[in-house]
Amino acid sequence: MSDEPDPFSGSDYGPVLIIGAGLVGASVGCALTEAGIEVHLRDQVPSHARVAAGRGAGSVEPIDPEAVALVVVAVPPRVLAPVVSAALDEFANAVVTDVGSVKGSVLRDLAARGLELRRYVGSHPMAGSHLAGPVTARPDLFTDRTWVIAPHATATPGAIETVTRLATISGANPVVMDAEEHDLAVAAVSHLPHAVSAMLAAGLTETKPAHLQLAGQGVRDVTRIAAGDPELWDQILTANAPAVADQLAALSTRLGELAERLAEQRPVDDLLATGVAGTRAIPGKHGRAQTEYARMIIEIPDAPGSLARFFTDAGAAGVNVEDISIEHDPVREVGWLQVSVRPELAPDFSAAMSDRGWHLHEG
Ligand SMILES: NC(=O)c1ccc[n+]([C@@H]2O[C@H](COP(=O)([O-])OP(=O)(O)OC[C@H]3O[C@@H](n4cnc5c(N)ncnc54)[C@H](O)[C@@H]3O)[C@@H](O)[C@H]2O)c1
Ligand SMILES: O=C(O)C(=O)C[C@]1(C(=O)O)C=C[C@@H](O)C=C1
Repeated sequence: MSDEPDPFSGSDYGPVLIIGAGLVGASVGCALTEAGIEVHLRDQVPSHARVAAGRGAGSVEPIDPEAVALVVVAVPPRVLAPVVSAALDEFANAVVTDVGSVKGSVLRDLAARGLELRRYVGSHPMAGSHLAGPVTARPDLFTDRTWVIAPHATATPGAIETVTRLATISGANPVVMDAEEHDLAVAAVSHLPHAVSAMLAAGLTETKPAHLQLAGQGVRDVTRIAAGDPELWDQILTANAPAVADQLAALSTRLGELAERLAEQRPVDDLLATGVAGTRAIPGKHGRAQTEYARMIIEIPDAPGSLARFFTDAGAAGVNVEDISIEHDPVREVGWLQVSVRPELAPDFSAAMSDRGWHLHEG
């Protein structure tokens, strides 16, 4: 190994070994394979690696350890440090990254092992899902998403460049942030939302079935992420416990104020307006300021091919659908599709779709 791993470029990138072929690992594999890069897969559950390979994430054929240029460790948080440590040892010519959701705890654990960490650079793609395992992998999971690169003082520029290229080749936008800052940031924008969604959804287990029958899109929107794997999220939240606890304490103060005012029948519009300001503070796609989209509702027959036909017609109308959600009608055999488009395109879109037999209502 030379002092500094070469930054790989273009078709010279790789071969890459992915350890942990679940949702994130297999999605990285699919994105790199689509980009023409040689990818190998390893998982402590061999069938996960085989399923990932079947989904186009790479090969399960063993690879000469000397030849591996980059190792991507995508295992649960609690085993990240030992697996990174073993990878640095086994793959002497490779840069090693991990994609774990918490960065400080891994770095501290690696440092405590007394390892030489020039070839290690932690990272974190800000994209995922409440689903787990290789069957849920997608090559476009990281497209236009943020991917945090968290270098530490002794990482070489070449190693940082290699991990940055991993993000860009996967379609993501790399953002450099040190591990401590990253952990404070994700406590606010990822870990608190998960904790709140989970605790809110927990309350639904005590809600009467007759009341649950009324559940609409609102409660589904705020509880989707609560369906995430409790074991994985236990590991994420406990690895970032102090920062998450601070966020929960601040939220609890805001909730206390809301409850107190309602108990006294006092107005709460100013508190709710702060919430609106919060939603607007979230950057839009590509990190730009969020665009206010026009939302439209369309009735979709609950029949095979209906959605595909809608999107084919939308494509023919030349309009990019920026966001979608679907709700099933609890009574009729139809679905309600909500699509968001740029507001200036909405009237022409509505007319073009109407010509094709779709009736769009403002939503
Ligand atoms: N799920 C998300 O939304 C998301 C997003 C970004 C980052 N992450 C991070 O990515 C990592 C993986 O999460 P995931 O959602 O892909 O989980 P997952 O459960 O889908 O996949 C984890 C895989 O690691 C394997 N594994 C476990 N221990 C191993 C070991 N010692 N050696 C080899 N393989 C091992 C498991 O068999 C499984 O296939 C976690 O550290 C998580 O914090 C998750
Ligand atoms: O979209 C989701 O389901 C996610 O929860 C993804 C999400 C996030 O909070 O944004 C969750 C955890 C990861 O560490 C990164 C991304």
